[in-house]
Amino acid sequence: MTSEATSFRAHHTSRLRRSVLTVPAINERAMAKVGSLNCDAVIFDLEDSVADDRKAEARRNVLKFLQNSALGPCERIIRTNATDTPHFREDMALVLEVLPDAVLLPKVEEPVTVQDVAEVLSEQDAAEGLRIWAMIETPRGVLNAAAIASSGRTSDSRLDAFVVGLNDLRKATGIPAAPGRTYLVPYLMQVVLAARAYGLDVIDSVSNDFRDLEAFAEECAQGKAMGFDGKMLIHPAQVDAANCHYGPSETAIAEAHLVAGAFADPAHAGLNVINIDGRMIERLHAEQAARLLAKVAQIDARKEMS
Ligand SMILES: CC(C)(COP(=O)(O)OP(=O)(O)OC[C@H]1O[C@@H](n2cnc3c(N)ncnc32)[C@H](O)[C@@H]1OP(=O)(O)O)[C@@H](O)C(=O)NCCC(=O)NCCSC(=O)C[C@H](O)C(=O)O
Ligand SMILES: [Mg+2]
Repeated sequence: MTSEATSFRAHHTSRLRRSVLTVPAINERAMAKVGSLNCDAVIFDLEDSVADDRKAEARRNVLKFLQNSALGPCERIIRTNATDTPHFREDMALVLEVLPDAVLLPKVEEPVTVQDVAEVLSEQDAAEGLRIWAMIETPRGVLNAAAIASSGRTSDSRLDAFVVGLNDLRKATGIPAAPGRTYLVPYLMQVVLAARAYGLDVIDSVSNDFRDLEAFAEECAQGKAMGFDGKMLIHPAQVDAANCHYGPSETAIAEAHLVAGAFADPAHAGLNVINIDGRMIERLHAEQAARLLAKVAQIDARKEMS
């Protein structure tokens, strides 16, 4: 394996991104609330939740909010309008002024979109650590997900995460919203695989019905089983459930301790395969266990801070 490939894979899931809450940048009341919520990331949306004639107001709100509010360990992300819209230039000017943790590009369909934005960011020294997230939410975006993900190689590895947008994808494909997301699962899996191939995080789509927490829990469990790192959220009521479902379970934590402990045992030094209670455990499982325990440490540290 090349060192480049190793670093791409190692990069995956180094941040906690269980709960990624979006807030319309014209809703100052909701924006004022985000600091009190236990979400891992907040997206300040300048795109679809903001009417065309209120884009300037939305930008002013984000500027004021991010200049005056600390969000602790929570990642701050600005979702711009699409790069081919008349709003994008001013959206990017805002991004370069406030320097959030990441810029989220909607409706990405081609690698060049990410590369162009990466180039703009690389011209600004102050934007050195600023990451790019891409929404995959159109048929072409899904079909090109692997190519878009691989564009991270040629864009300073700024591309950090995919976020799936099922509202747009359902609109474009005609697939209706339905429990289980049966006909959307192949598309979702394609996006997860593309993200994994290039070491990106991948965030599941929003659930619109924010009052039905039972259905939401089922969708979180499904998303986690599909390999997503977290979920995009639209309402504070969804934060705790997302943190719970996308955080490691007690069973997974106990198993990780068991596996890590077994491989740390000097009796197993030099062995790549061992027997734990009648199961074959390989060293790769120890690597997975270490990653999970690192996440547990992050979650514990987060709890101590709040
Ligand atoms: C969906 C909502 C419009 C509902 O808002 P509201 O009617 O205010 O709900 P509640 O009365 O239940 O709210 C209770 C309190 O919580 C605050 N609130 C609500 N939503 C948020 C939020 N997202 N972040 C922070 N705080 C929030 C309310 O202000 C109330 O506070 P208080 O009065 O002080 O008690 C609304 O939830 C909403 O606008 N959600 C986000 C919508 C959004 O961002 N949409 C764009 C992104 S979705 C997307 O990207 C789809 C994707 O592109 C795709 O294609 O699928
Ligand atoms: Mg969308």
